[in-house]
Parts: sequence; structure tokens; C-alpha cells
Amino acid sequence: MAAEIISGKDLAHELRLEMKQKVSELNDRGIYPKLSVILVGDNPASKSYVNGKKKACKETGILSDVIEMDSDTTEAQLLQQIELLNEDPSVHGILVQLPLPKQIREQKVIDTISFEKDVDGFHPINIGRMMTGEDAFLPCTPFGIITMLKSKNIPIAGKHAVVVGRSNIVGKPVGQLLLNEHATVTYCHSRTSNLQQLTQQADILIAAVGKINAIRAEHIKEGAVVIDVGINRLEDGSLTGDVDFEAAKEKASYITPVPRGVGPMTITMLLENTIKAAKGLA
Ligand SMILES: NC(=O)C1=CN([C@@H]2O[C@H](COP(=O)(O)OP(=O)(O)OC[C@H]3O[C@@H](n4cnc5c(N)ncnc54)[C@H](OP(=O)(O)O)[C@@H]3O)[C@@H](O)[C@H]2O)C=CC1
Ligand SMILES: Nc1nc(=O)c2c([nH]1)NC[C@@H]1CN(c3ccc(C(=O)N[C@@H](CCC(=O)O)C(=O)O)cc3)C=[N+]21
Repeated sequence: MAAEIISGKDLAHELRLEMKQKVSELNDRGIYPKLSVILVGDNPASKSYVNGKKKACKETGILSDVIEMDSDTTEAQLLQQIELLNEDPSVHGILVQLPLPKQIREQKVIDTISFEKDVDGFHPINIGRMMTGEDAFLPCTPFGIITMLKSKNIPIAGKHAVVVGRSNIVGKPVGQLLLNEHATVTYCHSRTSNLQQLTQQADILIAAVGKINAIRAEHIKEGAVVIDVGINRLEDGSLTGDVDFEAAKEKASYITPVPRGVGPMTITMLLENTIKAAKGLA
């Protein structure tokens, strides 16, 4: 049976309409949610993501400001810029686009962002709160994935979720959120010796690898839910995920496409977190 395709784009559109309403209500109370994005250097992919974020803010009535810094910016200069935003009461959310040039330590940058404005959910305090199940800013991609599963009423509790990838921004936190929803979670990564054997047991399979066709039909159990986080750019400029979509959709019960899958949900959850920050709920 062919899988049902979960459109992140459609769900994102629906949620953004609701958010627009929330923002307008906040505006009526004199609160103007604002996101500041810092972009260091001129990586074309980063520029394109930042433009996507800017557009999404505009669509929902959230104010946004992009601060562009040279590729030879020092760590001290970037930290100083973050401090200015930390202290600026008109700014509710701060996002420093990753990756950063090699002279800058990413963890140092993340640690400097005020955790109350950390709408990416990367600050150690937010990560810690996510682990204990306290109120926190949840990392946008994992939060978007859980939102997609819930939108289709896909059961998570008691299911075996297999996460391929263990990065701090996607793999690790998506496993944690699935655990919080009572899944049994297995993490796989580049040193996993029996990848296929593990992925074949997945009721919910999350691919966050960054390699074309890392997940193929032989990795997938009949009826599994397959979430493709990967964003890989082909030579013709088009995007594709980590999953061999055509083959996988014949085995899966639900599958997310790339593009128009997880990506638009990542941005939507960023907007959600910015509204939350503006309300001062963290
Ligand atoms: N749709 C969206 O909104 C977003 C998409 N992305 C995309 O998701 C993908 C993953 O991103 P990110 O987590 O940042 O990437 P990283 O490169 O930080 O992590 C990739 C992970 O995949 C693992 N891995 C690499 N090769 C294999 C393999 N052959 N078998 C099993 N595991 C493997 C790595 O293992 P090890 O730890 O051992 O190195 C690592 O844990 C990328 O394509 C990225 O562009 C990222 C963020 C948001
Ligand atoms: N501090 C920080 N926070 C991030 O959240 C962050 C980051 N750095 N660095 C890079 C990754 C990647 N990421 C994506 C967001 C949206 C799409 C997205 O909307 N993709 C569209 C396609 C967009 C296009 O066509 O270019 C889609 O999949 O349909 C993809 C990837 C956020 N990231």
C-alpha cells in the first residue's frame, strides 16, 4: 500500500494562519513579537534559509531583523553583538544561523544567547529543561516533527522510534522528544554497525543524516512512519532528502517529502517559539 504523504507545507500554512491571529492579539496589547537573526559570512544556503525565515515572519506579522556580519568576524565581535540583542527589550528571539566560520566556537555563541530569547532551543538550559520535561523552548526541527506526527494522530507511546543521526540540533533532541512522548528510542550514527537491522525494527524512522539515499527500501519495515529530515542539494539546484522516497513510499504508512516536509515546519516552530518568547513564558 502506498504511504500517505504528510505535507509539512500545508500544516505549516494552517498553523501560520492561527499564529497570525495570535500575533495580532498581542499587538492589541502593545506587544510586537520580534526575531533577530544573525548571519555571519556569505554561505548561499544560509542566506536562502535566512530569507525563508524573514518571509515567514512577515507572513505572520512577526517583526524580524537580519544582522549580517562579515565572514572574518571575530568570536568576540559576534558575542558582543549577541549581548546587545540580549539587552534590547524590543527583541524577543535571537537566532544565530549555523554553521559559523571556523574561527568562531559554536558552543560559546549558543551559551551567550540569553536562554529566555533562545528560540532555537539550543541553549544548555533549554536542553536541560527539555530533558526533564519542564517548560522550555524546544528545538525547532524536532518540535516540528512531533507536531507533524500529532497532526495525523500517529501514536508514539509504546512505539519503537529509530533515529538515524545524533547531532545536537536534530538527532539527539528528536530522540528526547520521542522519549518524552513514551516511545522506545534507538539512536544510530556513523559508527553503528548494524544500521539496517535496527532501522528495520522501527515503527517510526527518523532520517537525519545529510546523505542522499542513506535510507532505502531495505531499511524500512512495512507500515513504518518515515520522517525525512535531510536536505541535500543536487547539481541542478533542486533539493532531496536522505530517503529514497519513491521506493520508501511503497512500504511506509506515512512519509514526509523533501522539499515541503520537515523544512517548512522547522520555520513554523521558530515562529511559535518567538511568539512564546514575546509572551515571556519561558
Ligand atoms: N529540514 C530541516 O528543517 C533541517 C534539515 N537539516 C538537514 O538534516 C540533515 C542532518 O543535519 P544535522 O543533524 O545538522 O547533520 P550532522 O552532519 O551534524 O549530523 C549527521 C548525523 O548523521 C550521522 N551519519 C553520517 N553518516 C551516516 C551513515 N552512513 N549512517 C548512519 N549515520 C550517519 C552522523 O554520525 P556521527 O555523529 O557519528 O558523525 C551524525 O550523527 C542535513 O541534511 C541537514 O541539512 C538540518 C536541520 C534542519
Ligand atoms: N541556528 C540555526 N537554526 C536552524 O534552524 C538552522 C540553522 N541554524 N542552520 C541550518 C539549518 C537548516 N534549516 C532549515 C530550515 C528550513 C528549511 C526549509 O524550509 N526547507 C524547504 C525548502 C527551502 C528551499 O527551497 O531552499 C523545504 O524543505 O521545503 C530547510 C532547512 C534550519 N537550520
